[in-house]
Amino acid sequence: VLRDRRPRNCPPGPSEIPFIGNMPFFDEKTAAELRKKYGDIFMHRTGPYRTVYLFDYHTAKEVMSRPEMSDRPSYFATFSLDDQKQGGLVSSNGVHWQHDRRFVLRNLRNLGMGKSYLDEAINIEAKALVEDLKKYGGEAINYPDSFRTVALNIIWQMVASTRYDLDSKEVDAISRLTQQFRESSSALSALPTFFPALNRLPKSVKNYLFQSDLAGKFIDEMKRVVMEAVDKHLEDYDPDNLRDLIDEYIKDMKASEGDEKSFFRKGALCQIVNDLFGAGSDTVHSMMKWVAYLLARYPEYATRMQQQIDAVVPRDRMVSLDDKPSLCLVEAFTTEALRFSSMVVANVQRSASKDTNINGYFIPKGTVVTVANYSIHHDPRYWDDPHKFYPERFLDDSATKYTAPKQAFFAFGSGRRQCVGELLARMELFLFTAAIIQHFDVRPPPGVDISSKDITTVLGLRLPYEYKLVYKPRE
Ligand code: HEM
Repeated sequence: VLRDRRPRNCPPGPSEIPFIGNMPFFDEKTAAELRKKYGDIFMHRTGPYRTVYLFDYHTAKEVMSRPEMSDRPSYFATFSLDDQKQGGLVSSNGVHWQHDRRFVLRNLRNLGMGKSYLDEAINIEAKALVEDLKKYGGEAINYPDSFRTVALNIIWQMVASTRYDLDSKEVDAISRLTQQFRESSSALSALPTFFPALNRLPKSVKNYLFQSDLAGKFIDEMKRVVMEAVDKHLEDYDPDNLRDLIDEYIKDMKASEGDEKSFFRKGALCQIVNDLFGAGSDTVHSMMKWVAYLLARYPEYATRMQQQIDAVVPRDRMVSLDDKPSLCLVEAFTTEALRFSSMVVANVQRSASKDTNINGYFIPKGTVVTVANYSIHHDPRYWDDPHKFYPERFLDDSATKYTAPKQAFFAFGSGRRQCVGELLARMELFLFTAAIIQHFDVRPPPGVDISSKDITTVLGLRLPYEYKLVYKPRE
């Protein structure tokens, strides 16, 4: 009990019960209340993990750039597909993470991330999306599944040369499992991660209390999709015809065969592929829901963007990245959607790899650190009228040029762990948003007020409320 005591001079926070902590369940509402009481930095504890929350932009920016704050917490590797639990990007640390991150960044760039030739692949998906939305003939629908498939198709073509049809049964099955997993997840289902002793409970009790069977099913399905793609690539591998990121990895794996110290291993490859599949599709899919919701909620912006598009792009041609300079409002709209939604409510957690300090407070090695993205994105110290949806904040004075956020913008994180897919995500958001605006008027069904409930929070993601919307083809 003495050794478990909270070390001196840590950030303030509620008092702790030894071994248990003070917050078995933690959500954004609790974070806001604790902030009111303790200020811009506080600490809470769940089981063995103490977490420091940061609400001040300047502190957060500086902390996220530090080498000793570049690790992820150890519990992230629990579900890693790597048998050695060391490879991949999202959950790995140290030299393994550096190696795999470098590999992924180099290959995403070589495969077109940030380059105009990816325009064409994204526009094939954008056209498919337009055709899919036309099918509904102006009927009110939930956010369509095609939002997921088009996002998945971009990253999955780069990684595994696979493109799914918009009515693919396989994507539908993954979608349904993800949905079930999300809906059944609660603060309770995360408890065994923080209190591993709970894993010793009988299976039926775990399934009842923590929905462990649904999480297991979801992980098994993801594993099956990833392993199938990797095994198929290993079978068909042709060194004279490298198709995608998996082939590039196999090339390096073969070149280092016999070298026991090599980081190129099948287990690490599986985890990289799993990370890109998850982080690269679910995020863009969820942001497209926000885009549709915001277009319906603020039709005046949709109309102004349509005017911008119509002035430079004939209706029979899709918008391309070359049109970006003339479509500053579309770019400003997507950046404001990222800020306003703050879909990733709190930044993906980091962990201190050694004893350190923040603003004079002692931070012991292993402390989890997270940044309150939503709060910083809505803090009047950094943003005028922060709760207003106002894309113009990202335009210059003449309203003719996009200006990137200068501070307090963490939609893609910051520092050494910053999102590797930001450029790709921005390309997709711009082109998919433009395609919808160019071809449809998105509106709430007659008589429905979509401003009364605007969000649902699921597994740390802020998503727009599931309103049915009308995608009315433009004359
Ligand atoms: C709108 C879309 C997206 C959003 C809002 C988003 C957001 C984020 C955030 C907040 C982080 C944590 C950064 C940090 O710790 O500072 C992250 C990490 C990551 N993202 Fe994204 N992301 C998006 C799209 C993508 C795409 C398209 C890819 C695929 C290439 C991707 C791959 C990753 C990976 C692999 C990481 C882990 C990086 C690491 O730990 O080194 N993301 N993302």
